[in-house]
Amino acid sequence: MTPSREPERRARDVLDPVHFDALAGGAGSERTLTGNEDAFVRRRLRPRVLRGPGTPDLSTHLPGARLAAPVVVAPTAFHRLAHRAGEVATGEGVAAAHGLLTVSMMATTAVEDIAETGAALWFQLYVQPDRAFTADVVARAEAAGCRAIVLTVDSPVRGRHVRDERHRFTDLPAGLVCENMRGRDGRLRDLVVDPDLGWDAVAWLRGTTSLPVLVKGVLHPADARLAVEHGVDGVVVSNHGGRQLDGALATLDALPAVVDAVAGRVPVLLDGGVRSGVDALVALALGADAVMVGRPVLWGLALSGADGVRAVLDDLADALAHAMALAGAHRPADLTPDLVVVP
Ligand SMILES: Cc1cc2nc3c(=O)[nH]c(=O)nc-3n(C[C@H](O)[C@H](O)[C@H](O)COP(=O)(O)O)c2cc1C
Ligand SMILES: O=C(O)C(=O)c1ccccc1
Repeated sequence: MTPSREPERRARDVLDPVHFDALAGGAGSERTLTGNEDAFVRRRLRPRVLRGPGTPDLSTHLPGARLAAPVVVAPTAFHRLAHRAGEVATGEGVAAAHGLLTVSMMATTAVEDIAETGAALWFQLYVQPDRAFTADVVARAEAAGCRAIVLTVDSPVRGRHVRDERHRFTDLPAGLVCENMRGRDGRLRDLVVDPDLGWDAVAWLRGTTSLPVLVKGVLHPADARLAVEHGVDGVVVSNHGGRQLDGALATLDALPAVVDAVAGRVPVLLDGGVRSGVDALVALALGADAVMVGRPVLWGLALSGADGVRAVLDDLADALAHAMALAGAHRPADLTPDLVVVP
């Protein structure tokens, strides 16, 4: 049983092959990319029975957001490579699903224009060596109504995306730019991934904004502990969808130790390889408070724009509720690690 490759295959049929690979690909041998999905496939459920009446209630509280289901759209760059309407269509789909969209700093649409869709938003940030510019970007996100900053911490250098190297894909097509990289002067900045970044960047960010701050890209429990000690409001267990350190362990395999280290002090989210309601259930049972989904949303966007995004999110929430009912769980809190086994 492998996850359905159908949405990805259909997206491949409609997208320019170079752009498809820019979205689908991972770093190096792509063993971490595939490993994320494989980790879910290895798990089996041990459901409870005769747990009484009641349809599942999936409502979940996260920093700045009350959600009907514990599913968040992960920050992904370049939505206009997937669909001409780009992040505006994504926002419309997320709004229709009453979901939560994490806007990428490398979005091909300005955060202000995405906010117009009415979708609940978080904003993903790469702290730049130019701290004044970084503070301006954060202020823009805050003014646009974003409810939290998601600080990506797994990218001291860029991952080596082999498919992009093969295609010599280095620049966005003419007409597409990263609109959130404009400074006050209107000039576009190049992204700098900063190998000098340390935990003081979290303290700096907390001094710059009153918004909640989550760190995204934690795999080691010692880093999870440090994150909580530095006052973050949430931790996202992520290996960047296998696009940074090739060979990094699957996020699902990293999750339990991080959950132990955080010990309930802040919410823990997980992304990477979540493709079904059952996958979401497994992550919640192993201690995640919510999951993030990246590529499936891009495939929905590529195939049907806003309607496709809405369908991906609605189907995932419905499938999670259905799987919970079959497993004898009424609320996410009923999902405990004993429900999951590796046979
Ligand atoms: C095309 C693409 C672009 C991405 N861009 C970003 C980004 O700008 N910032 C970031 O923090 N993560 C980025 N990510 C990583 C995602 O946030 C997320 O960690 C990953 O996609 C989750 O795995 P999944 O695609 O298997 O669901 C990107 C991922 C993809 C596939
Ligand atoms: O491709 C990515 O995963 C990503 O995070 C990114 C980083 C810089 C520019 C574009 C995308």
